[in-house]
Amino acid sequence: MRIDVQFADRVGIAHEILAVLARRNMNVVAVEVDSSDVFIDIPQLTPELLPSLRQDFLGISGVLNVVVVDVLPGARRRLHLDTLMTVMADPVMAVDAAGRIVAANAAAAAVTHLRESELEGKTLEELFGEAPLQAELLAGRFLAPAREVRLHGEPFLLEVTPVSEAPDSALGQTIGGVITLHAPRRLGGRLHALQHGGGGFDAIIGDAEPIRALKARATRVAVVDAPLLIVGETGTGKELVAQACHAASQRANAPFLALNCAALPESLAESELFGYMPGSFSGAQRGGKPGLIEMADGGTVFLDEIGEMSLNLQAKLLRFLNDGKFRRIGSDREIKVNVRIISATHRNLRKMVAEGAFREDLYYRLNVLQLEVPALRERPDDILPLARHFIERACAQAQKPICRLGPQACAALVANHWPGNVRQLQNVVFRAITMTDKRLLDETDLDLAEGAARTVAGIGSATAVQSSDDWDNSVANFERALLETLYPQYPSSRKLALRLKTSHSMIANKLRKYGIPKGSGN
Ligand SMILES: Nc1ncnc2c1ncn2[C@@H]1O[C@H](COP(=O)(O)OP(=O)(O)OP(=O)(O)O)[C@@H](O)[C@H]1O
Repeated sequence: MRIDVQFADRVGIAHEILAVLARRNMNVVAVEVDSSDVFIDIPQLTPELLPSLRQDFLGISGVLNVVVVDVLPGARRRLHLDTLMTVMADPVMAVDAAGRIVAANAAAAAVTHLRESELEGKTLEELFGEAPLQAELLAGRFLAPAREVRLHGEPFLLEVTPVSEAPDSALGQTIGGVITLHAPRRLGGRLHALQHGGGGFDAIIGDAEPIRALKARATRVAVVDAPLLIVGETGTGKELVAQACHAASQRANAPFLALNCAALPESLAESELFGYMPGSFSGAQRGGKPGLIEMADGGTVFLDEIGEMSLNLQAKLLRFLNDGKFRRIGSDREIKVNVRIISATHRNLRKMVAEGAFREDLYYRLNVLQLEVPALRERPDDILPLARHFIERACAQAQKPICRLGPQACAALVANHWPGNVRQLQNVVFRAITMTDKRLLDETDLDLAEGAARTVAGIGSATAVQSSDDWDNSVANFERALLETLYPQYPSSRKLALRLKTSHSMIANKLRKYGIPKGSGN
């Protein structure tokens, strides 16, 4: 039986409590003492013996109560910790100050091919076959950056957390460390889940015909396990389509990892993609690092803005696409993985091939399947549903009641040209929600002028004023250039009037005056 003898703190009281048991020749298998309790595990104690023992304890000055407990608190904590360790999917090991394993979970036993009891007492050097790792961790008192290690040929990211005598104090002595091993595959999967949530075709808002046709084609293309190239203007949702294709493929349970080829200089893009070995370049992590292609094994790597990839990296990617093999930077060893490449670009790759800026052989390798994402202006019916979707999200984020779009605002959104596509629409909405507390948004709340300012600046330089021009000629030149520039994007006098925030009849007169033909608006 296990009991809790509760007392008011007094010097020597715990000793007196235990002396009662000694006098009764009762064997004690565990004792835990804190400032107001002595918890005792007494196997011989039965319910019949308890009342007389309780009397003896209550006879000690300061003892307040004796209650039966199911388990001692320390043992309860150990049970919880053991269960926690067992259910953790990542291998975890606790080591002492000399780097010897003192505890390990079942996942650690599985990846080391040893029993938990066999792991205890082993050094990190014996486990990973790496003398520098052990020395480095001990020298740094278990404060070290994550690094890569291998167990039976499998790569893991090793993270270490120091265990201190006094965890809350900087002065506490380090008495060991906790080592966690992350399998790149699991790490990639979790990162993906964190960054992207679900990401199926339902996440692509839009019901206009061009987007319906895209979804229908994408659903078919998604399940064909071949490279896919997604083309379309910037901000049209190419990455969203790539995620949806991954989610609808047989690779859905493996990682989807993305690299923006335009965001990184060549050397960094290469190390992100292919990984590197220890010491392969200055600034590299000491233990080396697996690249996205390795981490995504079984899944998909999304190469955004592929048109910006350097010719050197294009050659390496082509080699990988040929046989699924690659080498990390600084390594002779070939690694084979099974990864689907989905790439995307807003550039005309055919033209780049003709100009020698993109490898033709790579173009054909990437472009086995192709999807084209329509520009937002090609599906004006989707503008308002998308705007309302972004309004809901922005209001929820800003913890505001949902706003509505007034008729003027709706008209302005539909008439806008959207060179930045859905991303621009999203930005316009977020900016409006942030800047106003109104419940009904009108046109002036939407900052649609940014694009206009750029266009007008362009027109200004294009119609550079001749020194001989008088006022009227200069104004007329400007008006003609402005209308000629905007008319193709707003192909009716009504749309153009909305865009320039003026009257329909004035625009119709000016178009007539400058002889700008109706056809030039299409
Ligand atoms: N149809 C859509 N439904 C909902 N959100 C969308 C849609 N299309 C795009 N978005 C959102 O617009 C933003 C831009 O989309 P995304 O990054 O996929 O575009 P992209 O074509 O890959 O752009 P870039 O070429 O600049 O990389 C994202 O926040 C995305 O969630």
